[in-house]
Amino acid sequence: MKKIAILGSTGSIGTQTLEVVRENTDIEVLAVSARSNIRKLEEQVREFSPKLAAVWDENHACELKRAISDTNTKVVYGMDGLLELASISEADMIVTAVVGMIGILPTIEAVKAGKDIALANKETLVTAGHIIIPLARKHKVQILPVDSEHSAIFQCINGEDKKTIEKLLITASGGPFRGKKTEELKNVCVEDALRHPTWSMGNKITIDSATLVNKGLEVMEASWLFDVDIDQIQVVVQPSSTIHSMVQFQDGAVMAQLGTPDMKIPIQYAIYYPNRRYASGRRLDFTTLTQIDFEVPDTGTFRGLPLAFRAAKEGGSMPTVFNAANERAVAMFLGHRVGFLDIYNIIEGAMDHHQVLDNPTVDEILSAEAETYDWIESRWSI
Ligand SMILES: NC(=O)C1=CN([C@@H]2O[C@H](COP(=O)(O)OP(=O)(O)OC[C@H]3O[C@@H](n4cnc5c(N)ncnc54)[C@H](OP(=O)(O)O)[C@@H]3O)[C@@H](O)[C@H]2O)C=CC1
Ligand SMILES: CC(=O)[C@@H](O)[C@H](O)COP(=O)(O)O
Ligand SMILES: [Mn+2]
Repeated sequence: MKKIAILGSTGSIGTQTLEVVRENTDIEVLAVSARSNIRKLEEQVREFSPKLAAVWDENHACELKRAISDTNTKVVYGMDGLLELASISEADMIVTAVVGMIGILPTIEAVKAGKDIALANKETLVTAGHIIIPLARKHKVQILPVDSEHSAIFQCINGEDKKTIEKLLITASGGPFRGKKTEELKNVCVEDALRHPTWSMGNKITIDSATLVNKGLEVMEASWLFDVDIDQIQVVVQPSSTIHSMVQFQDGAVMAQLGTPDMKIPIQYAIYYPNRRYASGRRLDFTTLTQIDFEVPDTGTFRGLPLAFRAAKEGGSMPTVFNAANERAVAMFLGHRVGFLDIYNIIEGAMDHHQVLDNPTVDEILSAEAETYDWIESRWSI
């Protein structure tokens, strides 16, 4: 029996994780959590009977307690609640499917408690990879990638000597605005930016795909997960998201992982690694798939990618500032408070303003996040 707890069970990754659970009879869900979607959390409690349900604030906790008072599920809230979920006894694995830096402390707690991590929450590794990766080694826990590109790379290097990796080739769909120039992006609206060409995902990551910030975050995530230099990572636009990523080895051989754009594949792979299981779902059809195209990313227009490379190279606390500024800028864009191109200006402004701190502690990471939010509020309060 696999025993899992899910941080962010009501979101895109969380609900697809539960679909994987439904297709397999040997996974037990010990805990679920959400920020505010109490209706969905109640449904999940009734279907999966977890020991624990965590929400973010006290009012939502009261609402959930009332709704599930006839069940045996304990309700907790706040960061303490997420930490209780992360270290819940009996769980073998925590699926980190929350969005944003809120995942840092629970992920660290889970690692310290010896839980394997099925990692979707890339923001945690981008900002605190230098803490989490050595900690995972110390506690002998596995960080198993869920992000589709990283799962693809993980599958490509299975059984290979890591020292023979020459280059990681991370594929990008290019997002809904691929091919457009800056002038054409000035007035794009939220609805256009949310129309991802290949994947159905939560709003924040969907906007990140449109700006190519997602790819930048994924470059940093890959660098931590696979212990490769940033300069050994290349982004390749592959518009149909058929190739999920590739690895080039020292002898020139390139391994690629292909499949339909279905996150249940990497989620299930992470849960059962190193084994593969049957999964229902559409297969690639090579009688209709007639071509696979590649493009070079347009980094002049989609500045999220070069800004991410800059953050990664400056290192220390700069990836935190890049990420925090992006989280706030995306929230402002989704709230119609700033335009699409302002996302780049906000990130760049915050990075220019920041004095890099080497090897930041968790407290310093969280301070850098708070300072970035304050700086944005003082410059961009509209
Ligand atoms: N969606 C995808 O296909 C992919 C996602 N990822 C990564 O996975 C992560 C999750 O993405 P996605 O599923 O799209 O995001 P969603 O926005 O769909 O889901 C986020 C989840 O986190 C919960 N949550 C948010 N804030 C808090 C909080 N403060 N306390 C407790 N729970 C909270 C949400 O609850 P509520 O529903 O109540 O708001 C929800 O369950 C992100 O880091 C993303 O980059 C990576 C690859 C693919
Ligand atoms: C499904 C997944 O892993 C996403 O991170 C996806 O990669 C987003 O697509 P883009 O390639 O458009 O960023
Ligand atoms: Mn991805």
